[in-house]
Amino acid sequence: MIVARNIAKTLSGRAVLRAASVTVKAGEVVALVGPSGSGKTTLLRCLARLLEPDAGTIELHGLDVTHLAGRKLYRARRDIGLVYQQFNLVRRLSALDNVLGGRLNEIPTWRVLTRNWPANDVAIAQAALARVGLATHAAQRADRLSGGQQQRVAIARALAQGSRVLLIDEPVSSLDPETAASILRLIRELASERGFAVLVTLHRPEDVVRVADRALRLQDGVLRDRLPLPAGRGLG
Ligand SMILES: Nc1ncnc2c1ncn2[C@@H]1O[C@H](COP(=O)(O)OP(=O)(O)OP(=O)(O)O)[C@@H](O)[C@H]1O
Repeated sequence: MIVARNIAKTLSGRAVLRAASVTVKAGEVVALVGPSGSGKTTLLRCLARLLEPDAGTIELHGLDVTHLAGRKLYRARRDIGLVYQQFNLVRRLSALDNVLGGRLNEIPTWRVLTRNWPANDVAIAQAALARVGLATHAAQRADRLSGGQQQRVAIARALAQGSRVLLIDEPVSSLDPETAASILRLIRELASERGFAVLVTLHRPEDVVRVADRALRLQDGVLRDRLPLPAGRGLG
């Protein structure tokens, strides 16, 4: 579970976040919506502690991580899987090697440099690929995968990392509607079956309805509840 209170962040003199507060519980999918440039990515980067908030607090599973540094920060970050726009894969590496990237913190440097991966980590990465439906694509280069498959690899990397909080930035904006629906279904299933807390930025209202338990709108640097989602939202 992740709890952020009154996060503030000014970038280039502009107060992008003023007092953004959000709680995402285990098993819950919260959609983050808002106009382009409203600060959605900035908020995700602050929550992942990749960007230092100017004010506010961030709690991860009850631990205040706002001011952690060094080894403690490094450990806390492992619990947060940040899935970026454009998937952030290493294009010339295989799907499996990209997923193993999520295990880098666990693997000695010499093994990484020689790509002599420990069998246990390979098994974890293969299981993650299988879970996202890509068991037969492990050896394929990332840049030869479709957009939807690349998105699945990026999610598998977060699974292999062992993260229990997933921050997912625009997972479907560049995908066709059918592929987008299948990615959203995967995200929903992972939250329900593994108890991940998921905060996901989305643009299309139909995507929000399909995947989210609730939605928050970021505007003028603060988050507001959006209207309740229609009852009986489908996952199809
Ligand atoms: N590193 C940076 N330095 C200065 N300004 C930045 C930086 N990163 C983002 N910004 C600005 O902060 C604002 C919020 O950007 P952000 O990417 O968080 O918005 P967003 O809601 O994710 O937008 P989109 O929906 O278009 O992806 C924008 O005005 C952007 O230009």
